[in-house]
Amino acid sequence: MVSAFDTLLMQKALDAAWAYQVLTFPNPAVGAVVSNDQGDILGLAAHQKAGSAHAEVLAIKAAYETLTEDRRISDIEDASELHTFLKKHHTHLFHNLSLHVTLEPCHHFGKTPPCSSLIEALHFKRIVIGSYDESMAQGGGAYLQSKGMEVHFGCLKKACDLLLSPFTCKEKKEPFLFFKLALSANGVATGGIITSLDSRIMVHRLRDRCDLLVIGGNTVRTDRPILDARLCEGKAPDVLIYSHHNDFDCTIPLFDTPDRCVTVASDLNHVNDYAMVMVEGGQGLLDALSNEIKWYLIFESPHEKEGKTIVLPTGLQKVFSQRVGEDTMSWYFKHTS
Ligand SMILES: NC(=O)C1=CN([C@@H]2O[C@H](COP(=O)(O)OP(=O)(O)OC[C@H]3O[C@@H](n4cnc5c(N)ncnc54)[C@H](OP(=O)(O)O)[C@@H]3O)[C@@H](O)[C@H]2O)C=CC1
Ligand SMILES: Nc1c(N[C@@H]2O[C@H](COP(=O)(O)O)[C@@H](O)[C@H]2O)[nH]c(=O)[nH]c1=O
Repeated sequence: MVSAFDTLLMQKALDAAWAYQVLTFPNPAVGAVVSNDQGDILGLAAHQKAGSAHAEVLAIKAAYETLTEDRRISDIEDASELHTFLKKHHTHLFHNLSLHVTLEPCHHFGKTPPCSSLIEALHFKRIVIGSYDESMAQGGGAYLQSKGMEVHFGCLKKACDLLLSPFTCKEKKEPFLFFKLALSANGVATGGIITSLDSRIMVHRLRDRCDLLVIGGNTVRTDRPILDARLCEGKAPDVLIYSHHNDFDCTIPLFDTPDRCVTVASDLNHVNDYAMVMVEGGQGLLDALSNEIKWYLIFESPHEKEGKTIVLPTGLQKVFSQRVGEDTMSWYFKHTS
């Protein structure tokens, strides 16, 4: 049985994971919570970057720090070392605890060891899972059940499946497209810098994880952008300029960025050659692509600006919001009837 309290804990795991949406790509964004029977949260964490420790391992690490005075674990970041340390030093601390995780624990050796094997060794009392893993790492839930552990699937499944969308697209070999928009407090998207440096660093971290950036022709002519990830010293994505024209001024900085391919096209076919695609544009691009794009990431400044108020697509449902410096960053999903 999944209780109301399980959904509350799963929501905490979801919120932790959303903060790293896209940043974990090509891995999924995942969140996890370790709690006791009294409902105290002992560890809460999210997967942060492909190749680094999974959410379960970080939540277990945090719980170990809460429950013991052993600080040797605090300096360990490497996933394999964390698995080894916890398997050796858990001293049955986790037998009466629950683990809530938005995605079924992995059951294979990838860049890190299988979470299923760590969870089995620690022998949690209950494991509550949101989404099934349908990738090559699947099977962790069934494996833990086969070892006699209490496992529940499908807690807040719809919300966990939405969180998993980029990964699901990757598994289906479809691109994940999202429209990023920076807005002033009164909804203006034009006229130079709108959001804070913190937000722009976040946008650059996202660009670093994207392999393609789509930009409208008018923005290229107006802004003469670079569209790289210099604020986080990341890699610049390839660029698709969506335009009716093919006569762009080649001195515009985006053409001069090393290791990047720039394409100009009046259709989006090129997008299908990529996995993670961010679209940056103003009202024209928003309107032109509103039938193609389901995901919107909006950075909103607390300051007003002069200009025309943007008209957003209809049917946007906010799924997550957090502060980034003085701004608010929100993910929206567009429901189609
Ligand atoms: N706040 C933010 O996050 C952002 C703000 N901006 C701002 O937005 C403003 C520009 O917005 P906007 O005028 O909407 O321009 P955009 O470049 O964002 O989008 C419109 C352009 O897209 C191209 N386009 C639209 N429909 C089609 C189609 N069916 N086929 C091919 N190409 C198409 C056209 O390019 P063409 O004319 O070349 O044919 C058109 O000019 C600028 O001030 C810029 O600074 C831009 C990006 C992000
Ligand atoms: N002004 C604005 C954004 N604008 C976007 O950034 C582009 C410029 O990128 P670059 O040339 O690399 O600095 C610009 O053309 C538009 O797509 N983005 C934001 O997060 N916040 C902002 O305030």
